[in-house]
Amino acid sequence: MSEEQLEREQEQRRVQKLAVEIQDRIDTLSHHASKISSDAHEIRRTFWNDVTVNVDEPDDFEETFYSIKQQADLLSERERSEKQLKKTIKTLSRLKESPYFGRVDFIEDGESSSESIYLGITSFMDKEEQNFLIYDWRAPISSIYYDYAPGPAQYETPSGLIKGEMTLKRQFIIKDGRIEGMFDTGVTIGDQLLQEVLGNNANAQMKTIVATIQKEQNQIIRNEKNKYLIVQGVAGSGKTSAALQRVAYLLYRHRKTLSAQNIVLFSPNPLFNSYVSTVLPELGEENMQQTTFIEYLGSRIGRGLLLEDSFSQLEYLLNHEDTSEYKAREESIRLKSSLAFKEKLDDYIRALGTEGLEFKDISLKSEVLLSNEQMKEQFYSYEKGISLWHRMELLKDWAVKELRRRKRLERRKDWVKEEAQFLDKEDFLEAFKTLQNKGKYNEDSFNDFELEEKLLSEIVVSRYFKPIMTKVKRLGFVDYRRIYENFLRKMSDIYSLQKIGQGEIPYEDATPFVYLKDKIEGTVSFSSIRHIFVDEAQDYTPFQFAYFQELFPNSKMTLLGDINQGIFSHSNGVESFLPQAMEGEEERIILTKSYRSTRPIVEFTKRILKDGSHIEPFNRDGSKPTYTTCANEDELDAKVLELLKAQTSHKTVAIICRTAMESAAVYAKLKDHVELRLIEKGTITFERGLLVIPSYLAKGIEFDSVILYDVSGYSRESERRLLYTACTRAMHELHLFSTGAESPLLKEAMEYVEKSQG
Ligand SMILES: Nc1ncnc2c1ncn2[C@@H]1O[C@H](COP(=O)(O)OP(=O)(O)OP(=O)(O)O)[C@@H](O)[C@H]1O
Repeated sequence: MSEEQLEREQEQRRVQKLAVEIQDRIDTLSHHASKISSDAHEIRRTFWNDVTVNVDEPDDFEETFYSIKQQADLLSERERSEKQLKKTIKTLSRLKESPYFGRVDFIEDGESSSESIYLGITSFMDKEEQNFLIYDWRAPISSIYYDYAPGPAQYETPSGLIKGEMTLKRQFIIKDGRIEGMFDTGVTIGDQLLQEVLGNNANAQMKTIVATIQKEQNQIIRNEKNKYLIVQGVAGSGKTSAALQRVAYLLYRHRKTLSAQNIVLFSPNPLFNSYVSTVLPELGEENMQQTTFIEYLGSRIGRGLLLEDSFSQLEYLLNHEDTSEYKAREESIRLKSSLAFKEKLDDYIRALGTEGLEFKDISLKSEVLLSNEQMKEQFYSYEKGISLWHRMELLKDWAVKELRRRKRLERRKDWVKEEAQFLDKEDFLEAFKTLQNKGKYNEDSFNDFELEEKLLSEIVVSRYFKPIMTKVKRLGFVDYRRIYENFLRKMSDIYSLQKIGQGEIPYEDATPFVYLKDKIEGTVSFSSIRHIFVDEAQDYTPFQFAYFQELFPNSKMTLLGDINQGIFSHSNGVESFLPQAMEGEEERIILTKSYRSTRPIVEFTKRILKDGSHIEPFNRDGSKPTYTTCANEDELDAKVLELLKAQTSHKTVAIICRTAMESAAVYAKLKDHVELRLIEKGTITFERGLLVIPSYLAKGIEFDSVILYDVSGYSRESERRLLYTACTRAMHELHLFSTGAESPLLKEAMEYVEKSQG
């Protein structure tokens, strides 16, 4: 038996021995869990028996309250432990199947023997709790596995730097308790294993990469020093992957103080949320909060205005070039993304301290109770030194008082008496009970008739005033829309004024509008959030980043993006990625190696860009992208169908179209011939199979094979990045189809395709 085989046998024996120990631990914990579960069940069953309920006297009431609380606390403590145990058991079961993926042997300086460190998704100790049989991949020592090849190595610990020598670095593929692959690594870290991993088919869900994290990715994952971590990484360089493993890392390192609730990921679209949702649970961690910025904007804008989303904005830019307003709008989008624009808005907000606020008249049945003018007068009567939002609070209190006074007066009016006659009996009884409970009416002090009349008027008036009061308390009387329109008027912004006039707010106005609203109301801030992650950061404007900083004042930020995938028109420079305000506190990491696509695909895609020479493919073989020229659309459809039917070895195949409009048309033409799914901006789950998707929704996602429907449609310079983004979604195969002339954007890249005629 060769030495290698011998080693492998030894390793296999270790895996088996470990599986037994893990199973023992699972059994013990399961036993414990079922005991807790039956305890909890028993508490639930006898909950009310063990509670002393007595509410006659205040003291008794207190006793009852504490008795209930005690039982409830006991129950929730049991439920928590049970949940925690079940989670641990689940992780251990996964560990049993595949206990680790790596091993390093390390001799610390000054020591005589080496220690073997086995790395897995969680740590596991021997029965005596003396030795780590598996180290968590996030433990300090584990970082040498990612950072070094055999030779001198070092790692940071809370108590200082540890130096030494790595004498062995081994990688494993272990499935169902069997070692399927074992590689000793030299200088190129994880090449063989990475080859294996990347060669697999795409899933509907993203995978974890803990076994093969690359050195520069590890820097992203473990960065703790900077407030802002900014990653510029080429398509497929592992930005999203690094971000997710970073979340897992942070949750592990700060488990006492940080929970998944304190972390927010801003995703490009809801589909992406579903795509990445399994990574953290696979690592035994809870998912962070996920949202899209548009979702947040929508919740702040409210129902009064219809919010255009970023995708519709892009559809506009892709489809309306011939219209007269196009240039003006494009310019306005650019302007509104800038910090200079924010300064203008800030000046305007400052000026609102002296004049310019607008309020909506507060009316009751077409009678104005408080007019815009009255409210303005009241507002501007307050001391000018008091902040806008503080004065707004004062105004609100004043308005509430005024309205209460009006309400009392209103009760005596004739219309109230008239309406009172039409009240339901139930309404009356209900209101009577409430008022009585509140102790407002003492039967002795009124005769029956007086009491009834007063009560009925109160009911009628309350019905009218309740919604008014609720609105006032939410500052619903501030006319944000008019205040913002006045600002747009100063800027002579005709397009946005017209849209807002029609009840729609263009995407470029949404952040400024919400920002203005926040400043008037008092900035909303999410102070419990400690980390925010912004994926596809190139699609956010400097204005939006500045806004993020105000929204999340206690948060570190990880921004991940690729300037070359900036497919919204404002993202045309590095400054959109790095607002000035962040300078000095940030670390910038640049990733140039692309792991997603095969080498021939990367050789092609990098040449779509004007300056893609820095993009480096991971060395994985595959066939050249194909480029098929068809005489017309019918022929193109036939060719695409033929290709789709031949793609049986792939799990996910996407036809990527330029716009949503084109996607819908292609879907309609092909759906009766093959099983297809159309992805639209509202789609929230991503499944395997054949799908049609607009280019900008495919952002961040990958497919085994990608078909670009008609590349002759991409002709403008502004579409170069869109085309690049679409092509870089392909992992193993890329096919381009065209009906017309060759796109000028592909001029440099055509050398790297296999051409054919339809
Ligand atoms: N270290 C790694 N080990 C294994 N796979 C990796 C590694 N890094 C990246 N990958 C794989 O490469 C692909 C691209 O990764 P990911 O989606 O994180 O890149 P990205 O930079 O966010 O891409 P894009 O900007 O194009 O959306 C994924 O399939 C991911 O699993």
